[in-house]
Amino acid sequence: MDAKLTVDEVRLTPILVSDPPLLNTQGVHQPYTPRLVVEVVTRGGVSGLGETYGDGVYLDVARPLAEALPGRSVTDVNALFEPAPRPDAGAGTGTGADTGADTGVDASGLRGVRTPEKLRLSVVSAFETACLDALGRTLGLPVHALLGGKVRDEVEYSAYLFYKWAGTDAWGAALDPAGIVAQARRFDREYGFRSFKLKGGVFAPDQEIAAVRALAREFPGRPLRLDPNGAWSVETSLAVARELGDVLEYLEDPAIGIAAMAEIAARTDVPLATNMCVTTFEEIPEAFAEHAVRIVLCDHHYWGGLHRTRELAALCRTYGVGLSMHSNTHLGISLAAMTQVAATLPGLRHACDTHYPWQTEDVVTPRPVFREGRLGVSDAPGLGVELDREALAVLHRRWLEDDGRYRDRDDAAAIRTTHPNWTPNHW
Ligand SMILES: O=C([O-])C(=O)C[C@H](O)[C@@H](O)C(=O)[O-]
Ligand SMILES: [Mg+2]
Repeated sequence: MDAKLTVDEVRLTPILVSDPPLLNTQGVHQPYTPRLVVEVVTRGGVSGLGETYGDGVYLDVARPLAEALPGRSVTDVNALFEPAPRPDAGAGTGTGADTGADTGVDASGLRGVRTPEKLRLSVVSAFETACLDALGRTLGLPVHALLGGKVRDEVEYSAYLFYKWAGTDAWGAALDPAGIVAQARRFDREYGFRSFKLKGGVFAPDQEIAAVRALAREFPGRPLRLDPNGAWSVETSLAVARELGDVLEYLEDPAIGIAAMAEIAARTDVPLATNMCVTTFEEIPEAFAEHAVRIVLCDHHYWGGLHRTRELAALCRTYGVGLSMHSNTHLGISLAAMTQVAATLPGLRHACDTHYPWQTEDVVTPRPVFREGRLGVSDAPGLGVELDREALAVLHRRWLEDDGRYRDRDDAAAIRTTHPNWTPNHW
């Protein structure tokens, strides 16, 4: 093994990133959201970057893995799965919109099943990305070359529209069709996104149908998606599909679980997409056999990294299921990782999701720039992003100074600070 490629040190930096008050079926985004930045430093003095969810349960898995890595090679990404500790059966099912179930909040949260294995993979993914970045920088090759090479020079992303409170950000409130259309216009103007996804499950379906109709009038012929994160029954989902069938590119997770999704799929022609009922390899056989979804929205974090994203892509290709990408609050390191792997996937026919425009803070410099809704695929060594250590230190200091309130994402708790009796709606 080339000594230069041996891991010398792993640095974990938990951070809190400011986030606007975006509404979803689980509540509202907290003012700060936790992320974890992973740096793998080789004996050759090269540093590779990775990023993942930063709630406490993820940190608990990351710390022992960081200790186990020195002495291994950054080329051994398959072996990364071995030293990553398996969390207890209870881990990952604590409180919070993303890490677990709050009482009264549907246990499937926003990201589907919460198994200890999925939690572990979400952590491993950041280490894998960091190793690939370090390897690419050492060899002078972009990450996409390490994954077999790019098949496109740009990756298309979709505008991610949210109902939102006014907050202190530059976007203002969006609580009705006019507000959503105004938001979409700005995404169109400033980023050039072609397709629009509305995060639903916030208001009654009629109001969300009206918002999608308003988008269709404003942007005729443009791909539109609606994602209520499983807030609807089968019958409600079918009613929405009937109302919007002529304008939707796809309906995303209208109801919870493979059985409900399969029933909806059997009774409508509107394509169904998911980042909730197919989020692990274990769920694939049943979902694909039942024809529950036509598009899987992959999230390289919870699928276990960039190589596994390509494994998922191969399975989707085999079964004639489309593939695109899910996004959660993330920074430029994850965006670069998404873009690098997306560049290698031949069958990517739907614009990928990204939250990135909602994030005004980042730890990479310069900020990636979308042109006509697309990001150019970097051919620079590794991920092609540079760490802004000053920005990282500021966001880490915020995490250190936090009294624990924001270290675990909990959208239900956040909404209850102003609406104490809030409970999630199901239609
Ligand atoms: O279903 C989805 O696309 C998501 O869950 C993406 C994000 O989690 C989003 O809904 C959020 O953060 O509110
Ligand atoms: Mg979704």
